Amino acid sequence: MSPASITIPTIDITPLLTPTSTRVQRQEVAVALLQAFTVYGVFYITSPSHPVFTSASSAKILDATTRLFDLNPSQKNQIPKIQPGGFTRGYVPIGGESGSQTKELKEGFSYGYEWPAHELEAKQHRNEFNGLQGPNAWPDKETLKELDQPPQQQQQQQQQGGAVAAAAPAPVEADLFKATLQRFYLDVCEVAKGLLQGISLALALEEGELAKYCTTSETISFMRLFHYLPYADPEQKHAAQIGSSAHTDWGFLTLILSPSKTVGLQLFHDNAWHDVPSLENTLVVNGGDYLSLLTGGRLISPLHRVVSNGQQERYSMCCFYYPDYDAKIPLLVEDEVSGQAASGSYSLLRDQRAEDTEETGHDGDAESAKSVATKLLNGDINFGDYIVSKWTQVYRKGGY
Ligand SMILES: O=C(O)CCC(=O)C(=O)O
Ligand SMILES: [Fe+2]
Repeated sequence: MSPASITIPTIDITPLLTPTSTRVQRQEVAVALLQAFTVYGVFYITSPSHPVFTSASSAKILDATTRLFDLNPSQKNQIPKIQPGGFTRGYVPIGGESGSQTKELKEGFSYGYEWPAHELEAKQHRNEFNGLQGPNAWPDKETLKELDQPPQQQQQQQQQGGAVAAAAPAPVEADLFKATLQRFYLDVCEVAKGLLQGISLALALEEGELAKYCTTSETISFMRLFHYLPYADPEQKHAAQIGSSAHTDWGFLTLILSPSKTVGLQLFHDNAWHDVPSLENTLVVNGGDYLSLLTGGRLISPLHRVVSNGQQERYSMCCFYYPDYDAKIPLLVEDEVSGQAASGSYSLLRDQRAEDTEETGHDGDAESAKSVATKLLNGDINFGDYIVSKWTQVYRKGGY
């Protein structure tokens, strides 16, 4: 039975992405953000004039994503895989990751900022990278060439049993695949940066307050392309198999595109799971645990999961937008710590190696959650080191 429907708001954030907007216009968006963040922690955003909210952009990234996951298993296995202890770029094989003890029926590809070659070399030479910042892990050259082919030419090839089309094949644009992924990533980061301004206003802080902690976000955050598989046994419940286990996201903001239209993302609200369907030309935004913690629980970091309807595949593109690696951010609000922050019910603060998938997934040790929260807020540990340890917790060797 489907969960009862709720109304998750759609917010037009154009004033946050337009340098000529007025403070009043930005303030109006901030009011809407605050409302959505304090009721659900999830909302849709749009901005008709920004490239990321166009059908053309969605079609491009969906095409690149499906072609990547359509590669044969040996090609995918040649892509370097995500590693425990950082580094978080590369291929995520089926079963290679889980936020609980349940196997997650998804494969993924994680990538982020593509450093210009000379900068990459210099930074490697000076040992300036960390567990979140560093080179992307791409498929090998031959596979990239295959992925660079424009969709039309691919179709012709398929129709002709693999032979190159005789009549005027569309030219292959070198690095088209990488460029498509990179353009999408940078566009989404730009949107996230705009949101930071609106959230600062929503918290009655200086407009630039949150951005002060996000000076290198573009090179630390990353995009994860996901391919969710139908359940092997559609009759079984989500406790036995899942797309993504019930969890809260750990960082600042998660921005999700799911152009494949298959429902899968669900929000836990008022003691029930609710579908979060994808809407044309919008992104879904989730607040993250660290942002929620820093606001004393005022902004909700929503509990969510991805399930399968049993039959259809699903594709999504999720950007995990983070503050600086060495960020040590004090509590941003003066009011009482309440809600989630008081109960410590964040995936960020719990050990996910052993966590089971019981509905809320929040039965962990409240005392240790509190002590991690205190360390983060006191600056005893920085954001980056802690997040690297979290990625290690959800890494599953069984997927290899
Ligand atoms: O694929 C999605 O829609 C959401 C995935 C998700 O929640 C996550 O990876 O943290
Ligand atoms: Fe998530």
